[in-house]
Amino acid sequence: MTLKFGIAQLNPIIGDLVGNCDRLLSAVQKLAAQGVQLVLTPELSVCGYPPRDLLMSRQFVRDMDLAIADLAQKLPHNVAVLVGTVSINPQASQMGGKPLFNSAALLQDGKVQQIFHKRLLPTYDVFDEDRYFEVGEGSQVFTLKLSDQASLRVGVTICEDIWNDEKFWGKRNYADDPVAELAQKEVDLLVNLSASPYAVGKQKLREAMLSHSAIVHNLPLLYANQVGANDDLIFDGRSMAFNRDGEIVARGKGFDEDLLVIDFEQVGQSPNLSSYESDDAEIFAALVLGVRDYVQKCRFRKVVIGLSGGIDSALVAAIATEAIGKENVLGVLMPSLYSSEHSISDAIALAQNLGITTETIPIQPMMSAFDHSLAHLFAGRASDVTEENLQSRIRGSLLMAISNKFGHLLISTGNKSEVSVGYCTLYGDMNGGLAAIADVPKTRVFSICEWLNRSDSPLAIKHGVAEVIPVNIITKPPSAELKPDQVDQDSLPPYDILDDILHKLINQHLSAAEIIASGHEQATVDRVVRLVKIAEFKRRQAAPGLKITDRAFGSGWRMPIASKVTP
Ligand SMILES: Nc1ncnc2c1ncn2[C@@H]1O[C@H](COP(=O)(O)OP(=O)(O)OC[C@H]2O[C@@H]([n+]3cccc(C(=O)O)c3)[C@H](O)[C@@H]2O)[C@@H](O)[C@H]1O
Ligand SMILES: Nc1ncnc2c1ncn2[C@@H]1O[C@H](COP(=O)(O)OP(=O)(O)OP(=O)(O)O)[C@@H](O)[C@H]1O
Ligand SMILES: NC(=O)CC[C@H](N)C(=O)O
Repeated sequence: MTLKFGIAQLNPIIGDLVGNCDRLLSAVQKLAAQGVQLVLTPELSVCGYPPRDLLMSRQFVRDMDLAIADLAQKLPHNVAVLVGTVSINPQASQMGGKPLFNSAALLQDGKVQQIFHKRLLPTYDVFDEDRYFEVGEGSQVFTLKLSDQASLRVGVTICEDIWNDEKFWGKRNYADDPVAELAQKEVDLLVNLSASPYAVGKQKLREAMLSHSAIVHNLPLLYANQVGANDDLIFDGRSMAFNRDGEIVARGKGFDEDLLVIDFEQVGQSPNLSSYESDDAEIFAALVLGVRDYVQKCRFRKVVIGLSGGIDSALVAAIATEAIGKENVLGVLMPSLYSSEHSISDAIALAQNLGITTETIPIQPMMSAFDHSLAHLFAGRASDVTEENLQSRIRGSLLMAISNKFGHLLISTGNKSEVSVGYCTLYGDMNGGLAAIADVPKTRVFSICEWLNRSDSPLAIKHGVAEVIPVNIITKPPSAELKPDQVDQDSLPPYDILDDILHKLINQHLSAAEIIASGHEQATVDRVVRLVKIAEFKRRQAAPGLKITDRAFGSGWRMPIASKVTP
């Protein structure tokens, strides 16, 4: 008898219990029709991950119970399904204990048969599970009856439960090892319901780590990961199945929903390749999903972007076009006295390549009106960053006016390098509802655009142009064009140096002294560290930014604003 397992890699909408359960039902029906006997879904698949403080509402928790009871009744009776949900901790009281468990419910024969609790609760970076959940205990095993003679013992783990492998961290992250304990209970199969957010390079780590678990415990392993973006977090899917030798026998799509049917007996299966040709290609796919889901889940249809003829807004326009279609992207050109000829022609050429609509609104009349109104107050004072910022704020106001009038979402274009050092204007170019490339360093902005221009990139093929991003946009020196002959490099270190310092400071948590010891000039490092520190107030007011690295500004970055840290 062949035994088939299914993984429903779905894109939930946070809090949409009815809609999510409908999608789970339809996925299970399709998998059951292919002879699958056990279906695995991602962590918290009923409410979507992360539900954050929605979990503080008792009604929400009661509604989840009702939703899974209803789902259990509607599911085909010949299949067992593990869904991710929460359950109440009966021991919790005002004296202590968290009110909920992060759980998996086994649905079979019309009802909830068994509940399993997550034991390792991630509380670092973007994760805050200790805020809501109690550490789980109790049996993590169930028996799946296959026939009158045969059954299978299945060990259930939830996401972080499987991220405690000494080989990968150099030490154990937690004293408990739910996977090792399950292996000792003589299970036949390990399953993991997961909601693991994307970061560049993370999939390689997941594959190596899960493969190692399968080998060490000599057990096949099924891993179901959530897909889809929720606010700043992008979930890449790429669910997997490993045999007991640690070989991948099935792999779900990256950045898209997928239904996987896994048959461990069937030899010679060639799993989907969900790896990308390069980090640039992978990050682009992640950002496309991030923008699409934010737009759609917030019920927008169209977006508006300020098109400067520079590389940041060019990349954001390309991402948005791929995400929601050229007919839904409006580019607005707002030239000033300081705008170069090429900034306008480059912006127009980009829009033509992408096929998006543009509008042009010169801002000189508004700059003059501001100058005139402020002339008396500012008399005797030299023109400075105040006037530079006014240009940015005029553009920001116009873009928000368009957003208000037509209901378009304004996407802001700041990259990680400038957001890090505060090279952006509050209430100006920082305006917007979503910061699409806020976690993308400038050097990566360049490499993604160079990749987009390759003849085999998806955009080059789709738009039928040799270079989607006009080459002048890539080769000209970056400039804010807020005063005559201004270039970014007047104010900032060269981007390759800046980005290396920022990576060491932000992603690797190195001190200024350690960064200097790695070969950077002391004056430059001290300046960058200081700029990052004093720009905290801006980031706190910024739009949510899509996370693509292991440390992004946003929910995983919790720095004080009013503080003193040397240098
Ligand atoms: N701790 C704190 N908490 C709250 N508010 C604080 C604050 N520290 C300063 N502030 C306030 O913030 C103001 C300064 O911030 P802000 O007005 O944004 O302006 P600011 O940071 O002084 O200047 C913006 C810089 O970004 C550059 N820029 C602008 C636009 C685009 C680009 C680009 O290439 O992408 C670059 C521009 O050339 C300039 O160097 C101060 O006047 C003060 O009121
Ligand atoms: N002339 C302009 N027309 C339309 N939008 C503009 C113009 N200048 C700036 N913007 C908007 O403000 C953002 C910040 O622009 P700026 O040119 O100052 O910095 P940048 O970081 O070099 O960005 P870019 O590479 O897109 O030019 C731009 O990405 C764009 O959205
Ligand atoms: N939801 C979770 O438990 C996720 C934690 C895990 N370490 C991950 O990033 O994949």
